Amino acid sequence: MKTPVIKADHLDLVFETNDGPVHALSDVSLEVVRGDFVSFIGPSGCGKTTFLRCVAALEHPTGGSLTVNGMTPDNARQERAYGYVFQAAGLYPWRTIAGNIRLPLEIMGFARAEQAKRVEKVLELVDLAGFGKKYPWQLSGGMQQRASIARALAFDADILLMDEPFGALDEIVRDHLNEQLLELWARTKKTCLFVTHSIPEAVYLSTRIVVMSPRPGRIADVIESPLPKERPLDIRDTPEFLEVAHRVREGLRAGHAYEE
Ligand SMILES: Nc1ncnc2c1ncn2[C@@H]1O[C@H](COP(=O)(O)OP(=O)(O)OP(=O)(O)O)[C@@H](O)[C@H]1O
Repeated sequence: MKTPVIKADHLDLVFETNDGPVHALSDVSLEVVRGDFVSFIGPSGCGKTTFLRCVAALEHPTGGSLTVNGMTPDNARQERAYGYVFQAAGLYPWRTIAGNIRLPLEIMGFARAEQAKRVEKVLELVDLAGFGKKYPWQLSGGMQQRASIARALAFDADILLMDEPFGALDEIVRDHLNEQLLELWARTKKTCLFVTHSIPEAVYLSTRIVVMSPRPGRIADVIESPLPKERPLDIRDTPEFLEVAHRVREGLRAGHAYEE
């Protein structure tokens, strides 16, 4: 039995707002083991981002317990357990791509030579070797998002938290990045937590899919993917793939019915 990298036990999070309490997470229990690729899918407001932010110690649960690498999220954050990729690439326009990737390494006090080595390595990992000297505006949206993944990989954290990283990109680019992300995941063996609104994206990428539903934000279903690790894009036309997609859709529908 593998020890969990992330263990949420009856997690609750209530935001106190001017309009009253918002139950962003309710009774969320989940274990993620090393090397898992877990997607979180569900309608707006079901707590996907909030869960990721709890793992990253950017929010603090109001009930239940959460450990990351066996530690409190705050301690895991200090130990740099994770890299975080946001929906917008969030690159500084006045810094080159290499400069952007280097920034967290500078802040962490890595030696100059080590910074350069790591920047080169992660640029290669995301297929952007040779683009380090470019500025963000010289790259396409998809390339910028890859640069932002490279930045999250630069300090070699075991866990990659990704909050709808490809949500703003068109479908063709997204397909391509999905393929590349799977390759990257297979090569680096990171544990990935990935938020998406897209059923095909969740099914294509994941070893496990967590279907969530809102008000209060909770887990409606957890689906173990029966798909093989090797996944060419046309796997999306196979009966196995469509069956998983169907179950995700059912989970989403059940969550909505609960609301009424
Ligand atoms: N800082 C905050 N203060 C008050 N309410 C918040 C805060 N952050 C999130 N919420 C509320 O908590 C609930 C869950 O939000 P969250 O952003 O986690 O949902 P989500 O599933 O990621 O949604 P989306 O798909 O739109 O990104 C929502 O009702 C949201 O309005």
